[in-house]
Amino acid sequence: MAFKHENVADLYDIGVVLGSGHFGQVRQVTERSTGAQWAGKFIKTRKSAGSRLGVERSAVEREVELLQALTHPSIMALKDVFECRAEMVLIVELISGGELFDFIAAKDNVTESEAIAFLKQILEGVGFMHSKHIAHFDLKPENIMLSDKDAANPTIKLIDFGLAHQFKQGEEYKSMCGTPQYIPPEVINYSPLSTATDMWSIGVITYILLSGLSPFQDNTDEETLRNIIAMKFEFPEHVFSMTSESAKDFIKKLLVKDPIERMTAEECLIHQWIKPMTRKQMANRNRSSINMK
Ligand SMILES: Nc1cc2c(nn1)-c1ccccc1CC2
Repeated sequence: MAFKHENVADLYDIGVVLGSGHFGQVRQVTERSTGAQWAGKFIKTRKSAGSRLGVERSAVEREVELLQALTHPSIMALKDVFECRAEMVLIVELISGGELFDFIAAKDNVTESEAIAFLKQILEGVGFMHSKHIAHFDLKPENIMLSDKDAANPTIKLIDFGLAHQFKQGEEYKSMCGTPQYIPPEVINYSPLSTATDMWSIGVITYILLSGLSPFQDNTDEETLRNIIAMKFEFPEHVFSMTSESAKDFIKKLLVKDPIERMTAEECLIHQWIKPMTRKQMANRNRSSINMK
């Protein structure tokens, strides 16, 4: 997609701020010609290579290139891209339900069936991304948004592909980016990364969804990283006593040190905790529980 050099304010009315991050701001925008509502991600690019402010232009180009390759209901859609002096604007689909992070915070934690409904969508989006050899590399509740938090079954959208990477055949890729409490041991050890890196993050996200606690987080980033390397996590009774064994089994099969041993997104979608039970299985399960009474 070519970066248009028109002034985005000539084509869109710029509205309220929806979110902000290291890159700049995201604002609600209205397309003048159609009245359609979008979100505009206003990114300040670096004036000079050495400057600490702003984002590398190449990083924005990579995010645009990857978003263009990813058309999926669980991934934020890209519509248009503008560039004007030291600012780039990504016009993306409007996601107004806020972050999954805030949704969990507001409810302390969610029920297993709510968590499964969210995770199925996340896993379908991540599975699609991984099928194109693209890893997100910054999966965390802040980068998972809800399209409409008041909907009965909120739709999730994966956002912020600023750290994402598309693997070439047989390529080795290393990076020290990410957010401490969600990164796997291989990132800390500076070992080659893969799509399995995202699966560890999904294990951490699942743990947080079900408990409101973060499995490895400690008082400082150093201690958090030490806990990850030591694989030091448990399921405290006072929070996990009501959590099903299959939910804990799901998490344990993702928080695995060796990336190759970790479940893939496809394997997660058929794991007993996530896989929808057939009506017959449900009937059998209900029958057996009635017989037990
Ligand atoms: N890093 C971020 C952060 C955000 C967004 N994108 N990238 C976003 C995208 C569409 C609608 C609303 C937002 C706000 C948060």
